Amino acid sequence: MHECKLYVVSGENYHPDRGLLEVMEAAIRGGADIVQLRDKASPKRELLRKARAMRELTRRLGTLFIVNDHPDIALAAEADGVHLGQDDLPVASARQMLGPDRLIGVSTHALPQAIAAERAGADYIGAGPVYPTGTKPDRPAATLSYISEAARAVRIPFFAIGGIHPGNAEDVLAAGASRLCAVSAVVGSPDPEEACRRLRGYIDRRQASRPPSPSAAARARLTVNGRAVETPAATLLELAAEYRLADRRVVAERNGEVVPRASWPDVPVREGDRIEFVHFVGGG
Ligand SMILES: Cc1ncc(COP(=O)(O)OP(=O)(O)O)c(N)n1
Ligand SMILES: Cc1nc(C(=O)O)sc1CCOP(=O)(O)O
Ligand SMILES: [Mg+2]
Repeated sequence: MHECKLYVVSGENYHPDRGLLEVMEAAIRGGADIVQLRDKASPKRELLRKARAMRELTRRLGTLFIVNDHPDIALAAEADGVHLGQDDLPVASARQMLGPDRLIGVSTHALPQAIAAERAGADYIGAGPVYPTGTKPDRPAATLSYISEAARAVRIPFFAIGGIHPGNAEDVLAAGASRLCAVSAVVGSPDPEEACRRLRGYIDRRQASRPPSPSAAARARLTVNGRAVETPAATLLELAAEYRLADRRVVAERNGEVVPRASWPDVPVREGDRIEFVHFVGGG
């Protein structure tokens, strides 16, 4: 998740003559590294069919896949997670349904909502709408000021969203965003792959020109439960806290050896480590 920089959300009304998978595949080939199925019109069975097709596509292309609004569809389609708005299910309920490993994203329109989402255990947030947008016409713009506030105060990844296109992406990045999310500018473009390539280019150039922060320099690359991750955690306890497992009934293994819980604060996590968090199943 931390590595994801360009998030593309589907919107089939923007491409009536082309299929969902064709457009999303083009977006991924152009550089989208996380995609979302957002479909307000289809009945649930149809939604599940689309979600399964997008799961297959994203598995093949190695991209994260999120379902908008519906944790049950996310589970049934084996998606990587769900995205929830302020009027959707609360994070805690979705977490109960999805378990600790799936991603939960939350829409936020002002800083207090971002802080609340972070505290509730969201894995990432959407921050916007940065600009007024026809994709969500009733929602007033949160403006670039919110992006600057989020950049200062939010620790989990945040994606700027709302009215973003190649013509204003640099302004959004200059305001402090390092991740962008778009619907119409990509899926409504005659060339979604090129639209993503341009957005991705701005993101990557901005990232290359930023001095590496001390915390970024200190991040270690590990494998956690089989997934390659980057983490600022220095100890096993900090890593467990990052995964919200510090207070859970789990066993931790580091490079194949069980680490007693009492030692977690003292055991360092280092570049290349393989960490497994194993959940207890059942009572006892
Ligand atoms: C990445 C991302 N950010 C925001 C939203 C909007 O979610 P929500 O406010 O629930 O509105 P709907 O998309 O459900 O209409 C999103 N979907 N994705
Ligand atoms: C779905 C959505 N959520 C938003 C939010 O701010 O929560 S803005 C938005 C629409 C984004 O579409 P486009 O890239 O076409 O402007
Ligand atoms: Mg929603």
